[in-house]
Amino acid sequence: MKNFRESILTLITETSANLPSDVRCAISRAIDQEDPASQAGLAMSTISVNIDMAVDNISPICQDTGMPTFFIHTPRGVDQLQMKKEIEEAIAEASRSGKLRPNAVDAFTGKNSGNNLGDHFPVIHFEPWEKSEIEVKLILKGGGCENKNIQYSLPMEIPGLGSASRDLEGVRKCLLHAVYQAQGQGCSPGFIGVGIGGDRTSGFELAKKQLFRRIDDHNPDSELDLLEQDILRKANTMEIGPMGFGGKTTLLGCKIGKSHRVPASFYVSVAYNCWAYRRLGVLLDAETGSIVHWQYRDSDEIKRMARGEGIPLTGREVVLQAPVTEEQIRSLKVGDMVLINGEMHTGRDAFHHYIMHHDLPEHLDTNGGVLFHCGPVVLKNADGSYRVTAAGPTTSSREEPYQADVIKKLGLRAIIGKGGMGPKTLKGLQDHGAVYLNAIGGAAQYYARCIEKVTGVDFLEEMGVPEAMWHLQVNAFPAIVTMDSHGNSLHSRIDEESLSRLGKFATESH
Ligand SMILES: O=C(O)C[C@H](O)C(=O)O
Ligand code: SF4
Repeated sequence: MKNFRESILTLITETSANLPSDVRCAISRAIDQEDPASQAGLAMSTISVNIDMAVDNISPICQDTGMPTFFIHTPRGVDQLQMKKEIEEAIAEASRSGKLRPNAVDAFTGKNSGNNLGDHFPVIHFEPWEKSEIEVKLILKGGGCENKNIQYSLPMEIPGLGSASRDLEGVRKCLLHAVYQAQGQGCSPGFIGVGIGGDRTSGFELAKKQLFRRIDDHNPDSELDLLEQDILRKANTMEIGPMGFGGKTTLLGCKIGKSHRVPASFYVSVAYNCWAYRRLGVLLDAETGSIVHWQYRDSDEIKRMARGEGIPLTGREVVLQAPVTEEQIRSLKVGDMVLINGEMHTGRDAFHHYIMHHDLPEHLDTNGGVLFHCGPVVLKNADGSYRVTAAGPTTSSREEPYQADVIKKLGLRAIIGKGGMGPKTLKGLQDHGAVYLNAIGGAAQYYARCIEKVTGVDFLEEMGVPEAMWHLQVNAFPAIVTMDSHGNSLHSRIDEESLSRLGKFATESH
């Protein structure tokens, strides 16, 4: 199979950079549903521009290219060991060329292997079949939405919905709660794959496999088909909206499978996927390894997603020049849109953990600074300098235990992330005069374009590319104030409102 490795590299590149036809269709409907002048509309237009940019740049739609997971069907007689080896080579090559972010880190030390290879990384499932071609399906599902996966064990009490029994109503409650608990943190509008039954492991596997169904298909089981449609309709009445900003579209697809279970267990397993729903498949000639057919790619697909040029600015945006003054920060309110110029620093999980116990390197001054929760894709230029090729925000809530202290210690004035933070950070913003700014999750191409220059990097060796502290010079980097220095948080408001809407389904039979 002389072309197998090359075909896999093409599949990886295409999956990372070019969303499937059915996903494009679903997102397109969501764009049309939101008021372009609202925050939800702004999120959707940023998403649409980003999707087009990723295709044009042949670069990752989102900087988090996830844990590459392959499902492969092979005819009799193919050499699976050789296939595995060549898949690993293709993965390493895609990591070198920036189609994948180096994402494999040691479970304990966090040491990045640098090439997306590691213990059980990537995930490859082989299964035999009777057909003569090889089928390779790939999903690149990022960590933020993976963290929003959830498993219920019935019977149980579900927050906001009361008791859920081992029946259809109980399952319905689990699924509505699963969407509610993700809020905007898994980069809504999202999709859910659901596994009913099985055991804890096979339930999640079944859920993830549902994500390989086309969004526009119909479940052959009529009861499950009705349930899928009902969840989709009800979830969208919760008004969590794109990125959790409030709005009409929260969920774009719900696919449910069921397995037999043992009498003692009744699991409902939910795999949440962000809007950056990157999964594709190919059929390969088993002799040559060449691609003979693309799956999830329709000839009449929507090629361009953006409705206009760039994202619509109103002229009312507040320009923040870093370092920022406390006075300017205190004047900002939830809902304001800002454009940031000057220097910002990236910092995420490893950085927050480190800085709680250590000081910054002496050459750095972060007073009045902007910290971006981001693990970018970065490539090295021939002259030794770096360029950022994908850089969207990461889920901020993981830094909740540290953020208020880090703001104080480093003299920060603005945190950029996504999904919002909790009460401790909100108080920290009040006490120290800082704001939380929400960027649009997954819009990695869009934000990379705002980065004019990488001015330096710290902790690269120890923490690896995504976790290092990158120093960036940015121009007109847009973000929305969602937590201000006066105790207001859009996130807690949307959470409360959506919880009360969720509660309406507590007693209602469908
Ligand atoms: O790791 C990342 O870059 C982001 C992650 O997928 C997230 O959603 O938080
Ligand atoms: S940042 Fe958002 S869009 Fe990207 S992988 Fe994470 S959840 Fe998905």
